[in-house]
Amino acid sequence: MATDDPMLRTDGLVKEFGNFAAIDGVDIAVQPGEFRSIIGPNGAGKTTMFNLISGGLDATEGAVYFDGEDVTDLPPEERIQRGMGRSFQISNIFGGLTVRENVRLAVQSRMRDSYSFREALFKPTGRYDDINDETDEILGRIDLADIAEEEAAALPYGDKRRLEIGVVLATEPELVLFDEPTAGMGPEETQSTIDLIEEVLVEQTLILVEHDIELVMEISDMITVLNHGQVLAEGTPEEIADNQDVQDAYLGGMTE
Ligand SMILES: Nc1ncnc2c1ncn2[C@@H]1O[C@H](COP(=O)(O)OP(=O)(O)OP(=O)(O)O)[C@@H](O)[C@H]1O
Repeated sequence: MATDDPMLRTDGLVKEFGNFAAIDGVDIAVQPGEFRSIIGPNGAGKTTMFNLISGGLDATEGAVYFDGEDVTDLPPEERIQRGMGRSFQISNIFGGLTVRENVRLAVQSRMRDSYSFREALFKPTGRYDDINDETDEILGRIDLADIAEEEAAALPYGDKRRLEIGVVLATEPELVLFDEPTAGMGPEETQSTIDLIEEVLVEQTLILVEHDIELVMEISDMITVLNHGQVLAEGTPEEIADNQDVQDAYLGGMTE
């Protein structure tokens, strides 16, 4: 990638459903290493934007550039292969496998040129020192080494989220997309999930699509506020907090 390329850029992005533009000419540029949040009131277009970036939806107009390359027409799997990771609201975890097997499979999937999935799972573990070492390292980073032999399905909610982050990490993404990662969590679990994201994914560029404005104020480098499918405001948390348009549209919307 050229050094001055943003990690993720959208150019005149439009997504129409019938005659209705859910995303209506959005330009964003997220720099390498940045923690960007995309927020907005109900129906603003956040989920649509997430899906346009990840490839879950095709753009009606405009383009998505990842690492300086046009990925607008690439399916999600190819975007993942190029280094876009996604977490939450998609099931990355195999409940019937252990914690270790889940991480190992994800490490393996990245190295699939050297070994098949089947080999990774069923061949004697000692023969794959590189895969095992990396698996152990990730288990340590997500703090699940002690329960590595437990079945994923049996984990408490918070530990499942940790495992999901481990699975994403194993694919060595440059960019990780999160869609409301703390939805359904209480305050304590929300904080520990955010701490984990910040601690484990420190080198990655992060894009978080989120409803909770207080949460994004605390954790983001930059915030993009969407309203009616357009960028209403963009700036640091301080700039967004002071922005009258945002207060009118978003904070007003929250008290409905
Ligand atoms: N598949 C679809 N077909 C038709 N309209 C859609 C579709 N998906 C989204 N929309 C509409 O596009 C607009 C934006 O929806 P989107 O889900 O992206 O918003 P959001 O900001 O994520 O909202 P919320 O916070 O309520 O989840 C909404 O008016 C929604 O009804």
